Amino acid sequence: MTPAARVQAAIELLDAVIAAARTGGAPADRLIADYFRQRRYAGSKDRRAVRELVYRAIRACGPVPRDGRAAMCRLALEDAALPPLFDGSPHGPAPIGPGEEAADAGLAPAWLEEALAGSAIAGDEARALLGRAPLDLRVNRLKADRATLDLPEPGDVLAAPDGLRFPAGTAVDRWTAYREGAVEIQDHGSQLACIAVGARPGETVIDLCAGGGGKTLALAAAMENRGTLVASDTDRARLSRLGPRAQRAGAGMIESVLLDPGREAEGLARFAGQADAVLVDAPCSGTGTWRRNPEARWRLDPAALTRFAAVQDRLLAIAAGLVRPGGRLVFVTCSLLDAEGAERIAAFLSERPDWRAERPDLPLGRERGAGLRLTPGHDDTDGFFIARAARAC
Ligand SMILES: C[S@@+](CC[C@H](N)C(=O)[O-])C[C@H]1O[C@@H](n2cnc3c(N)ncnc32)[C@H](O)[C@@H]1O
Repeated sequence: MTPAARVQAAIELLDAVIAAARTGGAPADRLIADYFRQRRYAGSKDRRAVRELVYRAIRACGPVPRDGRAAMCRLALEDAALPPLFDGSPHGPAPIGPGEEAADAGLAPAWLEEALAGSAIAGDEARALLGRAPLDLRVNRLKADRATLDLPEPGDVLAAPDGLRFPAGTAVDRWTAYREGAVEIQDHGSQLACIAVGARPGETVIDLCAGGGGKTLALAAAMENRGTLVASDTDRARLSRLGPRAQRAGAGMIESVLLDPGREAEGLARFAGQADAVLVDAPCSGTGTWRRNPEARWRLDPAALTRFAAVQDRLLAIAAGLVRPGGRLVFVTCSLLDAEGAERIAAFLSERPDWRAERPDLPLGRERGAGLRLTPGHDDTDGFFIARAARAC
């Protein structure tokens, strides 16, 4: 592909990304993979270059752009190498017209930028949300030890006891240690959220919103494969990914429970009042994960945020019913909005005098309300809110 053809391909892909953001369609990564599956003539360098252009353009635009061309024109205002590639060549984009409007720059749609500022995410903290995430690994204690594990590259040692950091794009999935389950890909913040659960061998622990089990596997390692560890979720497809991952990781203790939406407590009735710990890694807006999914900021609206908060309240109430007297609950969202963090745990505690907040003992993060917040700007992790509450004995 010529450089101009790469720009045109990126514009077409941006059109698809924008349409999907408006309609709740597939994420950008999937759209890019599908696009190239149908265009086998594109080599690996073309794919990398187009992908890079798409993501740079997404990051450059704040509000949802009118179309892919407007998004690329925005990037062209920031990168002098781009305007000459709008050259009208057979596979390239038409020249940029005089007065042609570029999409608006910015952090996010205005309402969302305001909501973040209201949650003390502005300036450098806000800009860091759109940086590039490194690649973090968690060494799986069930199979290896960080101090002695021999990897093709050394990696930087992280504050989480099993964490290692590598440059973005490191092909760890080709490493023997990865294939054999000695390491898992897991953001440092996510590893710290699991540590906040304080899961110990022999306990009964429920990962209420387990998804594909990223955090469940970390809990199994902390529990040394001993005790009861339940991974539940309402999404069959996500939960079904856990089985093979658990097998690879040697985490034989996990029991998966598919929940009926609206009847979650019934699905877990045998654990009512029994669990030592329940992790609520709740569905949320994902404002803390924009480094990986920058187009996620175009998928949100205020109504969606209100719905997330209501689901989080519901899940917290369900979790509370599972915890034994003296047990604990850990509430986690990958959001930096107080509406999905400090305000949720405050509402939970205000209605339950028999529960009290406990500050998670973590090496990173800053206090936010009754919990703790990790941010890309301060902690170089994905953004997380993490709160821990204990039930009276
Ligand atoms: C943030 S994701 C969890 C990610 C997962 N814990 C991990 O570490 O990979 C939130 C999950 O909550 C699940 N979920 C949504 N509504 C739920 C409900 N009512 N009960 C249980 N899980 C629910 C979603 O299907 C999704 O997998």
